[in-house]
Amino acid sequence: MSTARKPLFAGNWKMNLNHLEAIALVQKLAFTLTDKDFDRAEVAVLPPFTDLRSVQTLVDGDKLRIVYGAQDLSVHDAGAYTGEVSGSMLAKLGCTYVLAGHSERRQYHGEDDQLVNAKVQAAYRHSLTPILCVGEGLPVRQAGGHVAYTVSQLDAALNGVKHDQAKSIVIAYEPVWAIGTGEVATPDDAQEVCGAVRARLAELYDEEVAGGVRILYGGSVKGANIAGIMAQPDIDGALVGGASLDPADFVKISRFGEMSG
Ligand SMILES: O=C(CO)COP(=O)(O)O
Repeated sequence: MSTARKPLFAGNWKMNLNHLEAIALVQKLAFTLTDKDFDRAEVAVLPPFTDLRSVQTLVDGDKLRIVYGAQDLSVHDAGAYTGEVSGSMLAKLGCTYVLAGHSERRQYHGEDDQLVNAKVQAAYRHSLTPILCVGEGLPVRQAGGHVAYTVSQLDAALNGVKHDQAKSIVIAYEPVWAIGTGEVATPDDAQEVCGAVRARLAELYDEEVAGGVRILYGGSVKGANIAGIMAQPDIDGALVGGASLDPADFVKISRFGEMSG
């Protein structure tokens, strides 16, 4: 972590929690997190689409400092696309962030690099900040191709993304073999790839972009292992799945593993 970049802890709830459960979880987070916590780090939740209006009402009504976003968006802006949700709808609901290219979308919904690139572009069209997810599966890691694979996903997703847009992107390095498995990458493993991602951003853009972009690690992050991850120079936070459904553990993660704020 560098002091120049504000850490971001984002909870990807995946397909969990209805809107009533969403309200309860956000209330618990808001009750525990203090202004000091929010001064030190940005805390975001990424609920299912059906929860977003409830989260918006709560955040606006109680002037909470928690921000929120969605887990996916359509590449289309409006029209006859049954089942899709557009970036403009998400922006209207006050979303700050939207995930693009999560490995579960790539794996179960056939999203390829070209589609992920189109989703990144769609996010920018509606002033949403993309959290671009990249990361290799186990066979690639075992063959030692993890850096090249992840960097190639990055290159593809950033195709046509301009300097001013790239400045605000968030990258999440999530090795697929570490997601939901309890198998967390070692801090050194995570740093190796996150460092390579930052170096690539410098090549694709410049030092301003590379030095300003936040790179998160994701994959079995918990309160008990976040401190070692945050000690790495090129890791600026975490994209958290399972542990983000446990308010006490997500608060601990947002405090870099410390119990109190
Ligand atoms: O996929 C993830 C976050 O997007 C990681 O999930 P887990 O934290 O449950 O491993």
